[in-house]
Amino acid sequence: MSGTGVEVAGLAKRFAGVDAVRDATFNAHPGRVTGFLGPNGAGKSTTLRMLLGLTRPDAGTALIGGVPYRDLDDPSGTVGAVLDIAGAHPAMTARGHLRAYCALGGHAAANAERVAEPTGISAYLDRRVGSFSTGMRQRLSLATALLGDPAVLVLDEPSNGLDPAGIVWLRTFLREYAASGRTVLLSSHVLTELQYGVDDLVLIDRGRVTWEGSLAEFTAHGTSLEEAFLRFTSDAAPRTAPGASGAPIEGVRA
Ligand SMILES: Nc1ncnc2c1ncn2[C@@H]1O[C@H](COP(=O)(O)OP(=O)(O)OP(=O)(O)O)[C@@H](O)[C@H]1O
Repeated sequence: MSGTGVEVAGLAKRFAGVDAVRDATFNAHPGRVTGFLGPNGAGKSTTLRMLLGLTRPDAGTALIGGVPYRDLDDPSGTVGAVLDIAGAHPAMTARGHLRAYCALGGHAAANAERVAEPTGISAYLDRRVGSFSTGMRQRLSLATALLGDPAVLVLDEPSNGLDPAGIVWLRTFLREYAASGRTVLLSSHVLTELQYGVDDLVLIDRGRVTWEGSLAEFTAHGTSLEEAFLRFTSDAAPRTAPGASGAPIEGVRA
């Protein structure tokens, strides 16, 4: 498939006594929204941080367009990421914040206004970030990630702080972004957030990827997303697909 995708293979990370990620293998494809779903503490953030070169893996590879993040020629033009929403200085205006990131990433200053429009913050560009609600900060974080018009978007729990209308807006935005041939990978521990918004699903539980495939396959044969999710994340769970032909991972224990 053409385009810039994400390939994670055999990825592992152990923190003092905790196997945060164990032999994680999955792909996120261009033109598709991939949901990275797992309970709290499953290893989602650690995996995304390794993908973005922020945490060093103990083993395995995490590639963007076939290369590790650190080897990308144009990092912010290749991948945009929202890992948390704490980044912007409260005394800065949104425009000032975005322009500073344009300068850092080597992008035209006018990109600040270009990304404000689709993220719904044009009317707030001259307000100080300190006065922003959590939802507005979330939108500003997404706008910052879009400055380089990246081929890949990586979002860690992007719906945090968004109201229901904001969640619907984000879902639509990400679908359109992927429809233009880009790769969207977003994590969540909230099932319902991903129920309507993703094409593909990667399940992670206690550091292990327990299922990978299309959402349609996952919920095939009348199985609800909730039922299938519980089957792949509970102790008593059998490790077979819920009547699906996706990619159940053999030998996985919850
Ligand atoms: N820097 C760290 N030092 C020690 N342990 C860590 C560190 N980062 C993560 N962990 C541990 O690794 C495991 C996975 O954490 P991670 O944040 O990746 O999970 P998550 O799936 O993103 O969880 P959540 O949905 O709660 O954000 C947890 O047990 C966590 O406590």
